[in-house]
Amino acid sequence: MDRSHKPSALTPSTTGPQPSVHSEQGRVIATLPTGDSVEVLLYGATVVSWKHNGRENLWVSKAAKLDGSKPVRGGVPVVFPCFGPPPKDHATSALPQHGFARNSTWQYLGKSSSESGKLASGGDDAVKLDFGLSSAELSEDAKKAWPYDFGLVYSVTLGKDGLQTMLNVQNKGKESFEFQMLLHTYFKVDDISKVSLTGLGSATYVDKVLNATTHTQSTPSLSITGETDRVYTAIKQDTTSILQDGKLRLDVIRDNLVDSVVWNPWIEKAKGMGDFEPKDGYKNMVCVEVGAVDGWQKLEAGDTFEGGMIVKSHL
Ligand SMILES: O=P(O)(O)OC[C@H]1O[C@@H](O)[C@H](O)[C@@H](O)[C@@H]1O
Repeated sequence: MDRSHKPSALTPSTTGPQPSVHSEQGRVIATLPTGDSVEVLLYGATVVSWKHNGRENLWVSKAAKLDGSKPVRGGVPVVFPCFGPPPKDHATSALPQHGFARNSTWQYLGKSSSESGKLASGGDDAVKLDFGLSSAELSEDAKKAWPYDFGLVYSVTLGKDGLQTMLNVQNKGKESFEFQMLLHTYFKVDDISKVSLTGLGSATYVDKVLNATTHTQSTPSLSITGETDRVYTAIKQDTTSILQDGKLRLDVIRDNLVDSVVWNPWIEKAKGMGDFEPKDGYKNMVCVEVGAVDGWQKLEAGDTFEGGMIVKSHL
């Protein structure tokens, strides 16, 4: 792939300890002096752990395949260039559900001090890990199914009170292409019966559980009481919050994205998924997935799109 993306080295600090980064067995782990950490698999550039104040914020199935044989059931799988099963009449039609990014092996491009002013803790207190995937690195099957020249850079920034994940999509070819993208985040919760989501009031959604019918959420908060699979589009608020027992746990802030999927498989769907364990794990997770999935993003030759999320922990 194009190696022109060279993150700068970590800015040496004149005060205090620095974040540490090491890679082992197909994963990169960054730890802040506070003990907070993030762990990213090269497989899918899947963030599989984000610990803040000693607490894990991401849910990963005990039966998740981490060996590259199947997309990871948990963490933050990257969905690109199509969301869900691709439509038959679209250039993505030969791709698998949710595209190829989550089951391709990415390259680790390096670490840098955070340039993001969006995490309260930038500079020496934050560390950014960059991962890259380009058309040249795809499997022959994926290349054939989606023959466009593209470059993805996925930046995972760990800060003192948050995690930022941004996907940068570049069209390196001579013709335009269309894509969708989504960060399919499985958040870990203590007890789904005590969880509510705010920030989706008055938003319109397609309910995939109810035959893909369109609705408008009438209440300011959403509780998860059964199988949930909603695609919210053009959300006016930029933040969806996850509350546990009425207390704010996490803010999920969309950056240059206006859609979000809320998903929980509940009892029967969880039973039907071989890689979902324990079977009652649906009680401890909720997917809040930020993305651009309403129609298609068209990217002209040479153009770049960037979108992602900032998650702030309130514990
Ligand atoms: O089993 P997969 O391919 O990881 O998908 C899980 C879920 O992902 C969600 O984003 C979709 O809205 C659901 O319809 C889907 O079931």
